[in-house]
Amino acid sequence: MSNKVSVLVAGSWGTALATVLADNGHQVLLWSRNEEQVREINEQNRNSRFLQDVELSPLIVATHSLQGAVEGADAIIMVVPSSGMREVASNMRPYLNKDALLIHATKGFETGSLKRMTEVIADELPEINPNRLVVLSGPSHAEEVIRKCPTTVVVAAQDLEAAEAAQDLLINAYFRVYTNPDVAGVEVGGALKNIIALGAGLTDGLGFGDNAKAALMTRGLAEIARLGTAMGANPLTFAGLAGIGDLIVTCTSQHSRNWRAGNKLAKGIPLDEVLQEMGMVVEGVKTTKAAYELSRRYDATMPITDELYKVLFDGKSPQLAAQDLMGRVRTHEIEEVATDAITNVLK
Ligand SMILES: NC(=O)C1=CN([C@@H]2O[C@H](COP(=O)(O)OP(=O)(O)OC[C@H]3O[C@@H](n4cnc5c(N)ncnc54)[C@H](O)[C@@H]3O)[C@@H](O)[C@H]2O)C=CC1
Ligand SMILES: O=C(CO)COP(=O)(O)O
Repeated sequence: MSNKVSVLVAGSWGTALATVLADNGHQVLLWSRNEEQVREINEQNRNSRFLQDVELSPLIVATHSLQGAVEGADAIIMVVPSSGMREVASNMRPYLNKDALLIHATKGFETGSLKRMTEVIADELPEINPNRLVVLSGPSHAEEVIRKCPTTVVVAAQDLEAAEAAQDLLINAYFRVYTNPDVAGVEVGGALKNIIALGAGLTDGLGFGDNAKAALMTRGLAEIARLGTAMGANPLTFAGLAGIGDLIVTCTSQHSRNWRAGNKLAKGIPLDEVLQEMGMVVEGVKTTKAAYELSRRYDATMPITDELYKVLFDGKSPQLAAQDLMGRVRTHEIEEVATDAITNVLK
């Protein structure tokens, strides 16, 4: 069991995960670069910008010092948005204990390099043992975890021991943690479902109906699995918590920032205004761009992603995007590549 446990940073998800750790009896250091937020957490046990009306455990102590949070920590959970992951990983390098268990819970790719988050972390922290790197993902809105609603997640690592150490740290009566060896699959599933959630918000906002949303989710999962498999993931991971599980919650929950952003876009609000109004990270926007580029790199057909890219960045109307998706060349539902991969896994 780890002694010093830290969470970077104090956004919605970082604060919820710190609460899970505190409920498991850990004293948690929660890092934020915002001094006012640090003061509010320490003096009032609140993080009102991200989680209103929630009283935090006194076991959570906020700090403004990255050195203080990282130095001597046995376990660190990184929950910085994907756009800040490289910077934070690089800044923590001088202080990091190279044997620390490093768990990240971020859902996205790095813009430009198109790298997964474990790849970005490994780039910036070459001294750490890659076996100690874990990704946490799955259907888990902060707003429900903080209220101790029953939640299931998955932790993936190359090394089962590291995944089990993360499982030990976080599992409790309301937060059930599964392990999986498929790091790429868990990261890709967690990132790509946000694209489909943006589309679901648009679909709902435009009144396209339940059939359309079911179609979007199902065919969305097909293209997530297509790109994920091409990137080396186990296709069965997409039938699990980091695939269909997270897709369901993000496309149907009122808590989803991606769904809400899509819903606002349907009202005709321009993308930059939508992002400003949200005030929290909407990973699906950058992920749509990254997946659009990855689909070309891996020669994976992703028609929904392509259309959403055109809606977000080329000014295409969502109505025309839906029309073009419906009018695509007729095709089979299940592709040979997917059935071959699943047959091989089941052998
Ligand atoms: N909110 C949720 O329910 C869940 C979120 N996630 C993922 O967790 C990640 C973080 O999301 P949230 O906590 O929801 O975001 P948030 O928008 O609630 O908070 C993000 C925090 O990160 C800080 N930040 C941004 N860039 C930074 C940098 N370079 N250095 C230091 N601090 C920085 C911001 O100031 C803010 O305090 C995302 O990848 C998201 O997809 C995953 C599961 C659930
Ligand atoms: O990943 C999430 C739930 O599992 C959070 O999704 P949003 O970022 O859309 O709120």
